[in-house]
Amino acid sequence: MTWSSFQTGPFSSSGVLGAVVYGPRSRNPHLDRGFPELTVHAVADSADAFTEVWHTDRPIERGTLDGVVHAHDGETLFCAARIDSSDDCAEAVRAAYLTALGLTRTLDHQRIFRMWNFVENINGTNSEGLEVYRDFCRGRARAFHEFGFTDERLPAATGVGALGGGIGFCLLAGRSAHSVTIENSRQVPAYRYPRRYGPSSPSFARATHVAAGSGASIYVSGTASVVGHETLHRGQIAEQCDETLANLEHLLSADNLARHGLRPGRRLEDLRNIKVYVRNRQDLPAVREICAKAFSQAADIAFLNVDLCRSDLLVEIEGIVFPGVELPASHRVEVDTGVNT
Ligand SMILES: C=C(O[C@@H]1C=C(C(=O)O)C=C[C@H]1O)C(=O)O
Repeated sequence: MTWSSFQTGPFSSSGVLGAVVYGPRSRNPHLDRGFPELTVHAVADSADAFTEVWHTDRPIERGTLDGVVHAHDGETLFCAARIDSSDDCAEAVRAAYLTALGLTRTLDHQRIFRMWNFVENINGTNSEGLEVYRDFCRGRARAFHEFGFTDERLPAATGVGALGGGIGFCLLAGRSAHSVTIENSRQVPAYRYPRRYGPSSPSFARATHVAAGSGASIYVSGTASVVGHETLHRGQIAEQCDETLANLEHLLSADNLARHGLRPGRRLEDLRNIKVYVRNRQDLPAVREICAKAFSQAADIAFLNVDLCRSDLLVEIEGIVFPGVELPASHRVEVDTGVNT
């Protein structure tokens, strides 16, 4: 079983499958502390830095291939890579993704269920005048396509800005655990966004449901104020927060999960290890207040002031439902193995 925690101070390296440091500068991925570590330039001030640590209770094997650091425990694989800043990133993204995808095959952990991408200058333009995020999407889509991924197999993901350091990305993949990709019936699947959002649609699912022991984890992608495929509430932070929460609530609802043969429904209060990405620093207090009301007090919530994949998006939220989150009696429906037989 794999789980994560947010750490703001030193932590033991024992049982660590991988770590992502949200720090004041970026660093090439490395194994210096005995586990794969990706350092993303995501905070301006080192006082705001934190690390998301992925833990396992099983023995771990670690390595590096072409700059991609990795570790697996025979059940879950963590990989991380960084691409240097450049005017045109599509080809470098394609190549780095192909290396990482190749590793999932070589190491026989091919069920990629979660990815994170941190893109410097995400709303800037490349040498052809194409937005950097759209250029990134082009390279990523090519890699998935060349690797034979169908849209329905795409992982849950986050694609947000970074303050520097090119593009950092990491993934989690399972060896044998049953996983199901989840879409949100309030939203058009991102891989079917119309062409006006870029030459290649973003390659991700809204969430993935991964069987784990006697329960299941739900990995929820970065979610924003997008309904259908349109951004709603331009320039209005409170409204974008509320729409984002409505999207998350619906994604996890019994009704939406049942469309994928999954049960029971979950609630916002079940989300843990929440990350909230906020474009404008001055919006942070309002967003913090809304999130404190919406989520459980038992959830760690990290706030990052970074740009987002569309210049009209002001806020984006992701989280994880881990197995064993205590559900109220009305939601406790038998044991949910996540396997829909
Ligand atoms: C917010 C959206 O997309 C963002 C971009 C993603 C990506 O490109 O991997 C994944 C989720 C979000 O971080 C959206 O399209 O609704």
